[in-house]
Amino acid sequence: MLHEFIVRLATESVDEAIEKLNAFGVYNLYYEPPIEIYQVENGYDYREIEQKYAELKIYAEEDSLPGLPQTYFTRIKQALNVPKEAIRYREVDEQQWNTAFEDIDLENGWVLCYSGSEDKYPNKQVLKFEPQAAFGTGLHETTQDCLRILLSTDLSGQTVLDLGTGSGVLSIAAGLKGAHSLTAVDYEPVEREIRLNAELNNLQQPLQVEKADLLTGDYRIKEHYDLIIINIGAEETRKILDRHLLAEKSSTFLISGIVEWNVESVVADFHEKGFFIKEKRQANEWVTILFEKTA
Ligand SMILES: C[S@@+](CC[C@H](N)C(=O)[O-])C[C@H]1O[C@@H](n2cnc3c(N)ncnc32)[C@H](O)[C@@H]1O
Repeated sequence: MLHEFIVRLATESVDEAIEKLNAFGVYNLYYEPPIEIYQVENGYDYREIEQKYAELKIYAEEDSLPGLPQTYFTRIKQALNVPKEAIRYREVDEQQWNTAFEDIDLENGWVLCYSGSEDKYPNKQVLKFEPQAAFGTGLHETTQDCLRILLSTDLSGQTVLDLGTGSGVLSIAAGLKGAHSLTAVDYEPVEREIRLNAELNNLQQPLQVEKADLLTGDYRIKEHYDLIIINIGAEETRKILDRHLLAEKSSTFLISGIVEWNVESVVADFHEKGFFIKEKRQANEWVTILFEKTA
């Protein structure tokens, strides 16, 4: 059984609310902005629907804390400074809730396992994962195709930079493939989620999580990495590459979040910078490409 709390907030205050709740020891947070699909020239794209209010969902497992649900009521009230009436509460059947996430066989010898039942896969390797609030639960095509490529690549001893890390699932995959160190960057407050899943997978290598906007402000990527991952989108990728002079900072890029009608321009950009396509995957309209620098 799970305890579910729902708080209605002004949409622009969701990020701040997540940070405050984390500071009060309230973690399992879910916020899914509604999206609308719209037609573009050669297919479909999507955008978040602008809404004044958002519903932030918070879950606590039975027996995870003494005194539930009252303990969480108090923490949520204090963290967000809202009256008790602003918090909706109900008990949820864990089995039913879990069915939103079914384990995914990535068909490369790896399973993305939400169920905690890795014993079901004696002949596979398992990336254990507890979805939280950040993008990167594993349900999106781009995450899955990045995982297919990463988990089929030996990254022993490599330094990996994961831009737009979200849940950190790609960094964790890189860690499981032997990366020497991991740096994960996002402008959302994702560190706690990433560390939770890194621990679940018993990752031992250094993992640095940085909260920064890659497109505005003073943050700059200075070091060189063996592999840079960007799953954000075509336009953002181009801007991030230029702003941080990334083509000089790695000879391998895993790029995703590219819708098929933008692929040509992204590939042209990488060609111009001296990269060729090592591997390309597509799921629905989403394209994922591994680029390597020409020798
Ligand atoms: C499509 S999700 C990818 C998440 C995860 N890497 C995966 O592959 O599933 C893109 C992520 O990039 C982050 N992001 C988007 N624009 C950003 C920016 N300008 N600076 C930092 N992070 C950004 C978002 O918060 C989101 O977590």
